[in-house]
This record gives sequence, structure tokens and C-alpha cells, in this order.
Amino acid sequence: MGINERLLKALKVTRGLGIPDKEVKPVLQDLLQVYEWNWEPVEAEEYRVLLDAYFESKENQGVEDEKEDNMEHDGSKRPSKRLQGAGKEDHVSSAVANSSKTLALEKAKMPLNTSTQGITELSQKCSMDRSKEFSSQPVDKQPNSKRKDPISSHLPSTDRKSSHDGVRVSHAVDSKQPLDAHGSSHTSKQNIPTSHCNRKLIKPKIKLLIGDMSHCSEPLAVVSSGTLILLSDILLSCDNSTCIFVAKYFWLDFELKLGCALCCLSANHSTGNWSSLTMPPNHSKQPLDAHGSSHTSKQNIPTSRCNRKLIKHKTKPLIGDMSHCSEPLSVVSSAVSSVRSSTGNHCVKSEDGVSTGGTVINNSSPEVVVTGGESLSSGRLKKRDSGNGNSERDLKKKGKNCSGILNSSNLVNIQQQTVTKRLFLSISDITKGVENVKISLVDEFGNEDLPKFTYMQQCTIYQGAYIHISLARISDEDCCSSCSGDCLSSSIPCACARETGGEFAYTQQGLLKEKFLDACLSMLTGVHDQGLVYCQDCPLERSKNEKFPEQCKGHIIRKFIKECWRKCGCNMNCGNRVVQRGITCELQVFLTGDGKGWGLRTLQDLPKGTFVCEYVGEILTNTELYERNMESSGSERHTYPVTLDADWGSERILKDEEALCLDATFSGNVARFINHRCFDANLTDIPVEVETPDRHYYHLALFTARNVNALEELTWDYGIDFSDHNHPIKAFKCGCGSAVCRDVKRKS
Ligand SMILES: C[S@@+](CC[C@H](N)C(=O)[O-])C[C@H]1O[C@@H](n2cnc3c(N)ncnc32)[C@H](O)[C@@H]1O
Repeated sequence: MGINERLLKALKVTRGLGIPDKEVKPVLQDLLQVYEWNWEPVEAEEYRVLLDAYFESKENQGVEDEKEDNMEHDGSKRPSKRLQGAGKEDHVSSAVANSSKTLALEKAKMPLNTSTQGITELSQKCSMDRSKEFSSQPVDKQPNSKRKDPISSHLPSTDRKSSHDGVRVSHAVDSKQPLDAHGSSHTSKQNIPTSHCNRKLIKPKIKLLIGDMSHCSEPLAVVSSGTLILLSDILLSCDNSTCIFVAKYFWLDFELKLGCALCCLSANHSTGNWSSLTMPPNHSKQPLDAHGSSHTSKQNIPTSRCNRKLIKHKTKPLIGDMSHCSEPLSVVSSAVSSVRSSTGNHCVKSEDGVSTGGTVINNSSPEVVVTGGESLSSGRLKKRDSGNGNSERDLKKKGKNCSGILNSSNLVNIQQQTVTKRLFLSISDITKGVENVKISLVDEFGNEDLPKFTYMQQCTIYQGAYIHISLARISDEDCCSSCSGDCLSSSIPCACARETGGEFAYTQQGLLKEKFLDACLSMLTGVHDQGLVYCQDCPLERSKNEKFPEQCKGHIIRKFIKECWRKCGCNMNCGNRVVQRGITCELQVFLTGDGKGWGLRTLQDLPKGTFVCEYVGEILTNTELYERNMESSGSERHTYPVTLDADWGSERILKDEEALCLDATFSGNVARFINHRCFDANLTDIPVEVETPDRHYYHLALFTARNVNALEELTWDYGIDFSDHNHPIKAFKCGCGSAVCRDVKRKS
């Protein structure tokens, strides 16, 4: 593999985790220098070293702030002598030194009240042996040996498959044996080094059993695949035999679903075993003191050397797929930046007893920010809310609905002193399961109302539109009844290719043929000299002013694709049935953050000519649209309606009920989130005939106009004339950022 290929591969992985190229590239460069430009160690274990180094660099950015924070919160300065001493003590890992430094101070301020009483092991369900990791990565060769929080790993391919198939990887969690770095079970009992509580060496890497999720209809507990990343951890106690800590993880699985969870783990130094911890039910119900500690347990865990340690992570918290819970769980505050309370009963809970999906939220803190997530069509969606009553209500509601998380067994009482204001809202599937693929929605800014609309997979007549679909209307010349299997594999193209000049528009790979696509693009951009066609009696003008319609402004001549359909003899996998098979790309709705509201992005690289989605909306007559707009309160963010005018230039004068458009404002599919870009958008729309030869109704399919990288926003030129002030929809102020933006005048 060449360097460029290797670089692109690495960036693909980091992009997949939402890490910007510009942040990861310097880290990668440093690593390669350390490894003398040998890529192998960097690429090993799905770029674990790179991800380690990246998150360490992010952490280090925050460490100084954190120190400041801790000093302020403690109201005291750190005894520098003690720090030096701690540093000397720790010759294995500077992470330990850091840990000792902070912990020494914490200990001085607030004696730890912890107990192992009541802690039971879940039959070593998430036990792991780290011996392989130790041996494969000698400390002196690790560029990020200072790292406090080792992180990610991928599961072996068998697990990946299981995950894809929706099969839980139960063999791993059921195993009584520790797992090695590849998730394999074996009996090795190599000791975990205990010296100075080097937590780098004792982090579980692959699979975790997370809490009691029995309130959910299916277990959410197993991090079964994908990249697992430690967000934050809090070491509760450590003595010569056992370390106990709470860790918050997020992960991105192979379907690019995001998850986040807390778990409480114990590491036994002498056996090398990892165990998740649980509590007897009554224990978690113990009253808490002002610091969130339970005082019923008297048995202290020795706190020498390592105490609690707070690690501030800048990484955004993410929310898992909670679609199986009674309502989507969308409340997450970002990483805890300071933890002050004593810990004791290993049950994570905020002071009022509300915890959400594994993220601790203390609603008594004025800085806690909460967003309630509800179904898209509920219309009861709230904006981000800083620590007011709504937050509290939302928290309580979440606590009630997913109370199993709250009362589940495994965690630590924590009082958060400071919670950063950042929120993360996520919905795992906005399509309500009607598409082939799930389409997630994320708001990394936490400040946008959820869109209110009804998701539908196919266009639906609103009221007066006339569309006649009948098999009898499809003539023998308009279908290929004698075909079978896949029409594309036949040496002679069938009748359905006639529309596209006797050649199918699609390649065997399901892409649009470049020649056809380029011809469509050139027509839209006006490069083609065929120009416009003019209606004798333009329905659009008629809808604006029935009595005195203006002259037709012209419509672009469009090329149609004609797909095989029900009268054809081929099967559903025929290569000439792309649009009707629906969405197959991995897409995500996201908040653009640049004033355009929500947008759509791809989560995978898309080659030029890929079918992305159809533009689905209510089918309205132009008159209905006009009336709807007149009645509009103006408060809705209108999607720009699409006029189905690809055949309006034909001789026939269209009746009002045949002059149609698509409006996705209230009902539509994911295409309603695609923002406009003047001229150089990465998608283009192409009319597709499927079930009727009548050209006043057709499907509008969106294809990539060029290669598009994963995480790029998908855009489409709506064809807006920004100077047409009579258009039924008032044009928005364009923020497309294109060098050839048509909205130049309005901006100046
Ligand atoms: C089809 S919707 C796209 C989704 C929309 N951004 C949302 O949040 O629901 C069209 C609306 O998005 C906004 N929009 C789309 N493209 C834009 C652009 N280039 N500049 C500014 N706003 C844009 C406008 O409000 C427009 O009416």
C-alpha cells in the first residue's frame, strides 16, 4: 500500500469517529516519526495507537484547565512537594504520576468512604486478560506511554458479523474465561502489575457488560462490536489486590451507531481478572449524604497511592440506540469535569436519584444542560435548556422511564460539581423503520428544535392531484414482459432502455453511467444548448394569478430514466430497478451549525453516480401549494417545494390537477433535510419513470454528481431563482458558501 492509501485509510477510520483530519494529521505525523515511518504499529488493532495518541493529545489540552479547576474548587493550592514526590514514585507511567498528584490532594481534602461490601462479581462476565496487550506494546516504544486512558479496539470479524446480523455476541460475556486482546477466551492468569496503580495497564479493551438494563425490552448491555473509547474514568479505590473504578465509554459500531454507557469494574491484580461489579438491590437504595455517599457500609477500601481521580475528557458524549426503550433517550451532558464527593456504594446516581442512560446528570447544578428527546412527530420538543425547571422535569421523566438504569446495580454515587454545557442529541432512526437502512439524527450543538414532520417512504397524494396508475396503461413497448432475472445482464438491452437511447442508465454496479449523468448535469447547468421549453399556458403562473397569468418563464428539458416495473418479467434485483429499491446508503441528519439548520450527510464514501434517495413529499397541485403557502403562518421552516415540470413543455396543456409538485414540509423522507447549494452541489436530481408513463408525475431521484467523501454534507441545487420575488415560496438568504452562489445581490 502506498503512503497516500495508508493515510486515506487512517483518515477514514478517524473521520468515522468524527475526528477532523486537521486534528489527527499532526498526531499521525508525530507517531510516524516515532516509529520511523513504519506504518504497521500505527495501523495495528484498527489504529489503536493512533486513536490513543489522538485522545491523549486532546486530554492533555484539558489537563491544565482541569488542574486550575481543581484548585479553584478545592479552594487550596496543590502541595507541590507532594506532587514531586508522587512523580518520583511513579517510574512506570507518568499517567500514574498525574493520578497520584491529583488523588493525593483529593485524599487530603476528603477522606474516601468506600466499601467493597455488597459488591458481587457478575461471574467474570467482562473479565479480560491484558497480558497480550502488555507484551505487544512495550512501554518504551509507545509514543503515548503517558496516556492515562487507553481506549479503542475492534472485535474480530466474527463478532462484526454477529453485530450486523443483529445477533448478540453472548458467547463472550457468558464465558467464564478472561478474554485476550482479540476477544478470545483463554485461561492465562498473568498478573496485572499493581505498582502505582498503572491504570493504563488494566483497562478493559474489548467487551464490557454494562449494568442492569432489565428495564429495556432487550439487553443493551453488551458492547458487542466496534470501536470502544474511554470517555472518562474515576478510580474509586485501589489496594494491593484490587482496583475498582467506574468508566464511561462510548462506541461507534460497525453500523455507525453511537452508544454510551457507564460501567463499574474491578481488576484483580493477582488473578488478572476483570469483573463488572453489581450491588444487591437494597444497597443502591441507601440514603446518600451531601456528597452522594452511602454511609451504611463501613468497610473501607485502602486508598493508598491511588485514590479517586478525575479525568477531564473533551470528547463528546454520545448516546446509544435506545429505540427499544419506552421513549428515545436523548439526555446527555458531556464528560464530568470534576468529581468531589466521596464514593462508596458503587452505584452511579445523581443527587436526586436521576441518571440517564449511563450518563450522570446532577440537576442541582446550574450548569447542567438537558435536552429532551422525543419522537419526531410528537410536537412536544424542547430546546436546550440550562438548568431550569424544564431540565429537571426532563431528567425526572427520563429517570422514570428508564429507571432500571438508575437503580441498576453497578455504579458509584457521584455529585458532579461541574458539567460542561455541551449537549448531544441523537435519534437512532428517524425513518421509523420504513427504510432499508436506519437514518440517525444528531445535534452536536444542542440548540435546535427537532424537526416536526411525518416520515414517509413514498410520495402520497395530498388531495386533488390526479395520477393514474394502471397496468393497462403500460403498453408492451413500455415494459419488458419477456425478460427474466436481471435485464442488465442481457446482451441486448430490453424495451425499458429505449428511453435512455437504447442503453441502460445504470452500470452493473448500480451507479449511473457517467455519460448519462454528465449529460443530465450539463442540461441543468445550462451548458447544453437545448435551453428551455415554454408552456403555452404555464400551470405555475396560473397558480399564482389565475385571471392574469404571466408568460411561462421556461422549464429545463430533462432526461428521464425509465426503470423496469411490475409488468416487466425481470426480478426485483434487476439492475434497472435502482430507485424503486430505496435507500441503501448510510446517511445521517445533522445540525449544520452554519445557519442552514439541519442538513444531511453521508457516513460512507459515495462514488459518482450513486443513488442516494428520492425526494419524497406530499403530491400537491400547484394551486394547492399556492393556497397552502398563503395560509402558512410563516413559522414553519419550509422545505423548498419541487415542481414536477420535467414534461411541461409538451404540446398538451395541463389541467390544474395534473400540474403537480412535491412538498416535504409536513410529510416527507430524508431528502427534506438536504440543503441547497448553488451550481456545484454534490447531488443532482433526475426524473425517473416507474409506475406510469404519464410524465406529469414521476419520481425525482437524487444521485451523487461527483465522488463524495464520508461525512460530507449532501447538497442539491434547488434551482431557485433568488430574484423571483413572485415565487410562492419566499427564497431564503442563501448561505451555501459556493463561489458561484446565485444569491449574491441579496447578500450585498
Ligand atoms: C429542504 S429544507 C432543508 C432542511 C432544513 N435545513 C431544515 O433544517 O429542515 C430547506 C430549508 O433549509 C434552509 N436552507 C437550505 N439551504 C440553505 C442555504 N444554502 N442557505 C440557507 N438556508 C438554507 C432554508 O430554510 C430552506 O427553506
